[in-house]
Amino acid sequence: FNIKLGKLFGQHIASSIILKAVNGFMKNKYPKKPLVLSLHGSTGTGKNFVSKLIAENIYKEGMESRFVHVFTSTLHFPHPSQYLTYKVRSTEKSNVSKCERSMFIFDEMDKMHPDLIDSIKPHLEYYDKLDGVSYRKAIFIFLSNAGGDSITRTALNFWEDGRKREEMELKDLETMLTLAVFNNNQSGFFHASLIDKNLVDFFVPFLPLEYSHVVQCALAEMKARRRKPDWDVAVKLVKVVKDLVYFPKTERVFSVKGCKTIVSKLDYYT
Ligand SMILES: Nc1ncnc2c1ncn2[C@@H]1O[C@H](COP(=O)(O)OP(=O)(O)OP(=O)(O)O)[C@@H](O)[C@H]1O
Repeated sequence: FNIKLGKLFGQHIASSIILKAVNGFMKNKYPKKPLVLSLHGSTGTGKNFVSKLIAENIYKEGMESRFVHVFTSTLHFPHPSQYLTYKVRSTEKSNVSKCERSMFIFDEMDKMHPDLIDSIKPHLEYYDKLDGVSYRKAIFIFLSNAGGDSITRTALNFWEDGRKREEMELKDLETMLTLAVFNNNQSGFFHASLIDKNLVDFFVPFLPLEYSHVVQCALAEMKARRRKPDWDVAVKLVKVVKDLVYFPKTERVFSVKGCKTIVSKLDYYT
């Protein structure tokens, strides 16, 4: 098993952590606990996208596989209740007993209710079996914007100091990221003591995307639509990418919404 993340642009730190973590985990026949990745970063930087890539690497049907489960805080759990907690458990259980290599993606983790996170917690620990089901080979992915601002600030500082983006290392972001996640009192994530108990294996930072990455995203999208990049399309594409909002205002280095709006804008222009 060798995971490929070639389609993920501009995320050298996230790519290298995820490659090592997932490859190592998939090669291990007897993992002691599930793999738990917590992905952080501002909007449109590739957190959902990389989850999809991981799923495509593991399952033939990718995100459509019945072993991939996506939970969105607002969609699945608008109100905390015992019933919902029970439901998550039963869905997890029935699916994991069929395939040990299941994948659970929790979107907007920072908006999840603490009770709910508490109910996931036992699944992440070192139990051999919980209710007769082993979760040790499952992969849990948490997505959130928590810490996104601090990641952006670090990237901006790097740029202001004239340093290359690629020189940025995990250690440049780690402390800031943990602090931001810990100090975010509003996020259920913080209350859930997932962090105190070291249940999360990797905190993965997603950097703000630059102009050149948005161009890459636009080209990838055109390719996916099997559009030949003719002159007309190229001119429009440059306009669409240029028209996005960037910061700092004058230098226009980072795209405010990453690659998020580029896809819908292409619909409109091309
Ligand atoms: N780093 C990237 N490399 C390649 N494509 C990207 C990248 N980031 C975003 N995209 C493209 O933009 C779309 C939106 O990004 P995605 O949904 O992954 O953002 P996100 O980080 O999960 O944002 P949010 O926090 O708002 O959920 C993706 O489907 C993908 O097409």
